Amino acid sequence: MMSLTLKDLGLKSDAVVTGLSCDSRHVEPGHVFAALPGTALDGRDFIPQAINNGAIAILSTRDADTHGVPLLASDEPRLDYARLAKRLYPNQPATVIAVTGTNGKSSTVEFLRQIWQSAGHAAACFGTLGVRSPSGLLSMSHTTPDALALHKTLNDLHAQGVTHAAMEASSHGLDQRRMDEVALSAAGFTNLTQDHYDYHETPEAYFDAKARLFTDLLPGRSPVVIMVDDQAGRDLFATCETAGFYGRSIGWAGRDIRIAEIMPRAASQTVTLVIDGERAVVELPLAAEFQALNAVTALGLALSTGVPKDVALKAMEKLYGVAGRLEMAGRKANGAPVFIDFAHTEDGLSKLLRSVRPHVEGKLRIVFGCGGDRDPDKRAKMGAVAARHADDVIVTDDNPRSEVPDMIRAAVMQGCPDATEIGDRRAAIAEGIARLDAGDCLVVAGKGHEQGQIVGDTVIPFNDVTVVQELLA
Ligand SMILES: CC(=O)N[C@H]1[C@@H](OP(=O)(O)OP(=O)(O)OC[C@H]2O[C@@H](n3ccc(=O)[nH]c3=O)[C@H](O)[C@@H]2O)O[C@H](CO)[C@@H](O)[C@@H]1O[C@H](C)C(=O)N[C@@H](C)C(=O)N[C@H](CCC(=O)O)C(=O)O
Ligand SMILES: Nc1ncnc2c1ncn2[C@@H]1O[C@H](COP(=O)(O)OP(=O)(O)OP(=O)(O)O)[C@@H](O)[C@H]1O
Ligand SMILES: N[C@H](CCC[C@H](N)C(=O)O)C(=O)O
Ligand SMILES: [Mg+2]
Repeated sequence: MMSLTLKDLGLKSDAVVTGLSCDSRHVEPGHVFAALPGTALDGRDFIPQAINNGAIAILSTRDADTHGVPLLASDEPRLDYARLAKRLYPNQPATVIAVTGTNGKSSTVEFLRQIWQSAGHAAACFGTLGVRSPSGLLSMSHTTPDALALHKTLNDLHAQGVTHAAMEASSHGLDQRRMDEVALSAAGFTNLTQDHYDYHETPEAYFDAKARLFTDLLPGRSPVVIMVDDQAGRDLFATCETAGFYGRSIGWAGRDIRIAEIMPRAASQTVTLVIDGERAVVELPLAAEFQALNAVTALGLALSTGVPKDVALKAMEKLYGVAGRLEMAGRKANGAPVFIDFAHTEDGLSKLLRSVRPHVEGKLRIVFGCGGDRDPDKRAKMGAVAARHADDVIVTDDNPRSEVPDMIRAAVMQGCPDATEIGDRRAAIAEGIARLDAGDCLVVAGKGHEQGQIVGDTVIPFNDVTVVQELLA
């Protein structure tokens, strides 16, 4: 951490700043406490507690009552919190890119990390699964960490010698200005479908939060890579071209990287691309069209950050997927496979089931649920998509958090009234496996890599892959 005094921050004191926190419970002697108005609570109410814990200055709105402790007055406390985090942890890898979109961010940043690595760069990626760098995997609490954790992470990666980092930009993170002070070299967009309407309230506000990455955070004339197969992507691409970014339009409808054909194989696919007018055929060692889309987004970002085309294409033929994304957990004695996936939106579930369907001779079965304290409007829609694309649906629990699980399941069941309802997730998976005949396939969706079931404030250890393997043993 850089050493700073309050004088460096414009206050009349030589006191040394020992750290920064936006949570009074984490304040230690010598910290600056950022008292931020939040979505549920107001950080300004915790100023006395922060002072008790040793805060020597408060960063907050001009009207905050700081009980005599020096105030760093701000019109935009979240932005100034990010700025102070950056001052304390000023270094970052030379190339940092961000990927946003409803689905596919985690897979895209991981694929890009692998391509960079094949090109000889010291590369890292971070997001929902944690931070993956040459020194291993570290877990993280958010998809886009809060500004302090973010700048600490970037500073650590720089100290490790990482030169290239790819990060996930969530709509919450963008809206809460968590990444406003990151110096970005490029940005990518995967797709936009329904999620998080509980937080953003309207589809337009959700789009605007995602678009901030391009319109507010990315320096002018930077490269952008945008999947233009949906309307949001086309709108964003037009905005970026008008703003003078160096845009690559990609996807089935892409101009710069066009997907000409995808031929699914048993556990891989042959992807024919037209890159700047030239054909290229890639044997992608991953199943599911959505993974091909994510790999193509990673390809666009690799080219935009200087990886030669032949090196990037060769690297695509060795890509391996993120844990919990169409991961084969095992097979029943009769040969029927069980896959784990992280689909937690209507579009994700639809793409998942449609990708798996051609590989199933018998019945396609699914076990899934919806998270509590998350967009309630997606529940029945996910139920309906499951009923439409699967032959057999079991509705179960997925992180009920503060909600009553029966109510969440009831909302899902409105979309799939013929489904079986089994709240206990292990029992639901066991029933799904029991129903598997030879030629069938079971998909357990929604939790992917997650290691726990969040009930109230408690995290009960639970991992779909482990549970499936225990039940199959
Ligand atoms: C809705 C949301 O995003 N909330 C995040 C936000 O909290 P907030 O500002 O709403 O906090 P609040 O509870 O209203 O409290 C206001 C302030 O008082 C402070 N406080 C509170 C209590 C106390 O005793 N003392 C204290 O100082 C809090 O630290 C906060 O600064 O800022 C906090 C600090 O950075 C985050 O931890 C918190 O994430 C919550 C836990 C969360 O669940 N977030 C999820 C929805 C999220 O961010 N998800 C995205 C996307 C997921 C995806 O689709 O991939 C992500 O990037 O992970
Ligand atoms: N390009 C895509 N289009 C639609 N669905 C996708 C796509 N990529 C992945 N999915 C589906 O969404 C699930 C989550 O994928 P991934 O974890 O990469 O998304 P994410 O954007 O990182 O999600 P989160 O918002 O939770 O961080 C996958 O398991 C799959 O079912
Ligand atoms: N990052 C997403 C993942 C949701 C996964 C699902 N298991 C749930 O809890 O809803 C979110 O926090 O909305
Ligand atoms: Mg993610």
